[in-house]
Amino acid sequence: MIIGVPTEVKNNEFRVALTPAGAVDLTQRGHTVLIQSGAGEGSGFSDEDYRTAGAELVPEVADVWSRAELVLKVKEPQAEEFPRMHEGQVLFTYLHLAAEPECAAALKERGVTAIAYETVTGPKGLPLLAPMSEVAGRLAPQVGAYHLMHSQGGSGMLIGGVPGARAAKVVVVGGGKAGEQAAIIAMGMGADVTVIDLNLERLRELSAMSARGLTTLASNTLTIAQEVAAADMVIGSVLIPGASAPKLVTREMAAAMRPGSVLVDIAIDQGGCFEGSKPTTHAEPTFTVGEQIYYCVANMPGAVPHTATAALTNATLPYIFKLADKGWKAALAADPHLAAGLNVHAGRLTHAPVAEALGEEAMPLEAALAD
Ligand SMILES: NC(=O)C1=CN([C@@H]2O[C@H](COP(=O)(O)OP(=O)(O)OC[C@H]3O[C@@H](n4cnc5c(N)ncnc54)[C@H](O)[C@@H]3O)[C@@H](O)[C@H]2O)C=CC1
Ligand SMILES: CC(=O)C(=O)O
Ligand SMILES: [Mg+2]
Repeated sequence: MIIGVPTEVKNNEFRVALTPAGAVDLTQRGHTVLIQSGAGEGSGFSDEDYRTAGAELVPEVADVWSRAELVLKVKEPQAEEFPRMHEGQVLFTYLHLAAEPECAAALKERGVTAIAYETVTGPKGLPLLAPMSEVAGRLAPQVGAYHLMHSQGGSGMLIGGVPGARAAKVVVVGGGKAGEQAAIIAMGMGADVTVIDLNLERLRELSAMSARGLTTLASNTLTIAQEVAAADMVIGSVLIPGASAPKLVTREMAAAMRPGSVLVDIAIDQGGCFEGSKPTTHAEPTFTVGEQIYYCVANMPGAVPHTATAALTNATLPYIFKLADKGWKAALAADPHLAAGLNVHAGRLTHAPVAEALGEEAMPLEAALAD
């Protein structure tokens, strides 16, 4: 199969969808790997690294897209990429279509078969979302602490406090992969941390894992309002896979926080779980609503590509082998977890929660596989 890897074009996105190590394995399996010249540079991989790995370096982005049967990306196609997609092409990438209606429309219109990393399932959790949730979760207290500084317009709280002056209170709403990692780092920085989740079993796991120092609370509107009002930093990391994120932190709740408090909405790629959230970029990551600072970057791991590219491709490569070796239909028919990744085929949405979020009816998987 001809597999193409274009350079990412989203604002400040320096990850790449395949490492030279992955290119070695794919070429050894008999596949042709096209890498756009320079695609790996932001992650520390030179063109020479890919050439040595057996890949073909392609100077023109148009050639990568026109020749590839399977396109590997990191982020959802951007508007400038829409016309490059062609009928019958298979795309494997993060899509987050519930929050990207224009991208969904383009994928349908161009007749692309699109498989989303974030809806591929596993025996435990979401195996292709988890590594980036770990990265974004670990980054969240770091960026939040930065924006709490007075020089950044923040309240001037040092996250860990000092002896005799209190530490910041950090509230994490949604204690899954991202939330767990955010809590661990925030505790490590000396904050007073609370995690709120609907799933009591999950709260038991977090409580056992942290031994002491972490407060866990069951999610309900009153608890969220009380905790947010007392917080210096709120980190939003809830997820209902495929669906738009529920707006758990209202404007009114956030307005009760001290001026200069920070809200980091990791769940922004699913539309955000704070009422005031709107997607931002690394170039301009924050905005204010009233007196509070919102950080809503939809590709947080793009800021740490050395770590994030390795973590992402470690997870995606086994699935790339399946798609490339068997073809998408046979690969999905053989693996229901991979099949859960199918979001678009033949001009239709194929994932029920994504289709519901976009007000459409999903094409059943069986129909897509029989097409
Ligand atoms: N902005 C970015 O750059 C990135 C964003 N993400 C996003 O972060 C979000 C979280 O991802 P994961 O941690 O992997 O998901 P996850 O599925 O591991 O965790 C989500 C948690 O939310 C909880 N939850 C659901 N409804 C809730 C409610 N009403 N109240 C409290 N908790 C509730 C669930 O019980 C679960 O524990 C996703 O939207 C994901 O796409 C992930 C990576 C990068
Ligand atoms: C999960 C995702 O969308 C990202 O890592 O950018
Ligand atoms: Mg996006």
